[in-house]
Amino acid sequence: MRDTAVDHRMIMGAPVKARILAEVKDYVAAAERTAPVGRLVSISIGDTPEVAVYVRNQARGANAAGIRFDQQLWNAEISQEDCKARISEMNNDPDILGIIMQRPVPDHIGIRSLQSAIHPLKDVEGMNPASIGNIVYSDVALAPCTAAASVELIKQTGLDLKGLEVVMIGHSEIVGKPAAFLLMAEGATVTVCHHMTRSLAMHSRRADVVVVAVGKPHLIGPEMIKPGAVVIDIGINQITDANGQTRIVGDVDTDAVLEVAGWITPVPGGVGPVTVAILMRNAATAHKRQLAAGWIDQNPR
Ligand SMILES: NC(=O)C1=CN([C@@H]2O[C@H](COP(=O)(O)OP(=O)(O)OC[C@H]3O[C@@H](n4cnc5c(N)ncnc54)[C@H](OP(=O)(O)O)[C@@H]3O)[C@@H](O)[C@H]2O)C=CC1
Ligand SMILES: Nc1nc(=O)c2c([nH]1)NC[C@@H]1CN(c3ccc(C(=O)N[C@@H](CCC(=O)O)C(=O)O)cc3)C=[N+]21
Repeated sequence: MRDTAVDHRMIMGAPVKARILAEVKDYVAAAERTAPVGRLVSISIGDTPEVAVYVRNQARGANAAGIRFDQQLWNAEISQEDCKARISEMNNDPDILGIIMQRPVPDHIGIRSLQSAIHPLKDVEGMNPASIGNIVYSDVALAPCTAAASVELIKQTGLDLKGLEVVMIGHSEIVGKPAAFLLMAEGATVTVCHHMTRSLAMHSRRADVVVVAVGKPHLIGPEMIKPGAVVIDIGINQITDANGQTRIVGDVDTDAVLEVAGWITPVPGGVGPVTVAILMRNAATAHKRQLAAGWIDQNPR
């Protein structure tokens, strides 16, 4: 069995998460002296077990950062109009710092229009089209959390992203596409692959850094990785192993790729925890922007 605690090829999420949360905690403590920091509201529509796991982790992250966290579970039958009306009220509520719309939502709900209904200054997940648009202009302070977490973990290796060949596998709106833009903003040369890419291995083998967000266990094997490369595994897949036990694995065959790669992120314990920490950093950024916009009364004591 591999010992992740002492393997320097493993980029562990926990210390990165701890560093970011400590920075946010300091910011919140200092900010509270002059301007109130509102609460984060997490909205889950319908009860989905996978959602409950990361909402719990977000709640813990908020607690560690000193930010209040309000978990709301809306009925699965709620109408689109009611959702929009509630979000609109939240946009106007000065005690609400940021709004998190958890995915997935029931089929009758249009997630994009709800995402657009969240005011850009309260969009702590960076998912509003306006926030995504800012990334195109290299204004990356409020970026989607998972995409930002993968960049943070690459930086953790000490490598300079300028001029590196990065292959992004997966191009979803929530992860792959924004990650590609963040990587470009860092000066990397980015190739984006998806299900129609002819030879994934041909691309991935050239890369100094491979970032994977697909949702297929063991998609990436050792033959697809250049020796010494960085491998960032965003995938979260629940599998039943040979002993009949369910567990979480990423998109990378971690044990095999570890023998080739220079660095690799584990699943669990890699990108997931850092995603939560970035959400809190985004909350601090939102607070700064709301202050700058004159939304929050300054009350120096
Ligand atoms: N750790 C974290 O914080 C987070 C983890 N995740 C995890 O990351 C994974 C991806 O999530 P998400 O981006 O939302 O998923 P989506 O299903 O939205 O996107 C998957 C992407 O993978 C591409 N793809 C599918 N098959 C292949 C293939 N064989 N080769 C190359 N590309 C392929 C798809 O391309 P196409 O559209 O062309 O079919 C699509 O762009 C999931 O496992 C999810 O659970 C997601 C969010 C946060
Ligand atoms: N609007 C929205 N925002 C999200 O942030 C969002 C989403 N929708 N939909 C799905 C993905 C998935 N996601 C995770 C975040 C943290 C962990 C996490 O902390 N994982 C830990 C352990 C999890 C556990 O306790 O088992 C780890 O990987 O080590 C996992 C998954 C956020 N997502």
